[in-house]
Amino acid sequence: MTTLDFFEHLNIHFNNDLPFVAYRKPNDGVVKAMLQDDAKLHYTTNFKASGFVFSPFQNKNENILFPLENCKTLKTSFKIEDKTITSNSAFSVSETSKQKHLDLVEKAIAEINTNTFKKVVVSRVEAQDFSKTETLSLLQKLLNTYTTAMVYCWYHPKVGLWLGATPETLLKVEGNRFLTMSLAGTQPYIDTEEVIWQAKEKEEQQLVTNFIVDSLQDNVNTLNVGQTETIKAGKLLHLRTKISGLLDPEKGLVSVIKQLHPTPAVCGLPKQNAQQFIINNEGYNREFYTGFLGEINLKQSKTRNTNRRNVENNAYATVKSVSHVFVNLRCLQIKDNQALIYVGGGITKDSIPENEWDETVAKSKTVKNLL
Ligand SMILES: C=C(O[C@@H]1C=C(C(=O)O)C=C[C@H]1O)C(=O)O
Repeated sequence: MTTLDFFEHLNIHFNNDLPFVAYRKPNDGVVKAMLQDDAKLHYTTNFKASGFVFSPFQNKNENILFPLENCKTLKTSFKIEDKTITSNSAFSVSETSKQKHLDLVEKAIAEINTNTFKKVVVSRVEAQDFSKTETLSLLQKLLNTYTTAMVYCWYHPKVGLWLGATPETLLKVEGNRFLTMSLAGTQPYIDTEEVIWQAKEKEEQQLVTNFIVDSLQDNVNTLNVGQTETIKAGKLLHLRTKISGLLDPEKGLVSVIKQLHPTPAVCGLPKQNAQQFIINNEGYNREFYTGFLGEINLKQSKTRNTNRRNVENNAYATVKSVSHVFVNLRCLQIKDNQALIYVGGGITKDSIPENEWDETVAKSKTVKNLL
């Protein structure tokens, strides 16, 4: 299907007020869409169905599913047109929202000093005028700009309209193999990825790695921890460690997702205390920000030998079940003619409130630059 036809179909579906998701996975040339044929709300609790899941930060049982069997699927190879980020103007930030965030960070540090938790991720939401009619054009801008991210636009008339370009995989599963990552620590990208990380960022990211290893150890068959590396996400750099291994087929996808989500990359450590602090103090509902989204249990067939004459080998074609879910970051919600932009950062005992504010400002530019 041509890209023009793809967006034409999407536009008609959107104008008919029906649920859909359009997305491109990191470094993929193909944009896909699932168009649900009616406005019903489907959920999954056991993650056994095939489709696209969209889950909130809280409320573990409200995982919205676009079931594959109720969807028309579309695909197009997307040609990137213009990768330059057009940084439009200096953004005005309200002094009150800055003070509110500084206070929140101070409070989080005070709580860390009483040992309620070691790390907490605090966030805020910023609003900017935005017309819903610009949605698909914003999706195209995100696709053009963030080729290494999971870029998506998700809509359900009963739930809302969200877009984003997230750098963070929560869990990828192919057959029995899984991959997850510890992603934390942030600094601006200024022409080079060869940077020095401070102890605060290293420690903050190590906490995430340790949490992932501890929570998966008894739930998977093998576990490998990769090297920690610097990765670029838009105009930001993060520390990332890949963690991979083999799932326990008895336990499957659901137990691993339940163990991981929400990781200390977006919530804190220990999880319950940090989550309670967030709910009591952030002063707004995160909804799907820092939740997760992506394909679950899609069938992928792979032939070992693509040589057509080798009929015998082709008999060994295998069908694998593939899932890839991402943490919902660098995202926005479109509601009442406004874009609500969600941003946060990890707080530890060594955090400096002013720097934490700057970090959220830098993160907000990922989507704000395109509005
Ligand atoms: C919470 C966000 O990002 C997370 C927090 C990070 C940090 O604290 O350094 C880095 C990457 C993400 O895991 C966000 O982008 O809103």
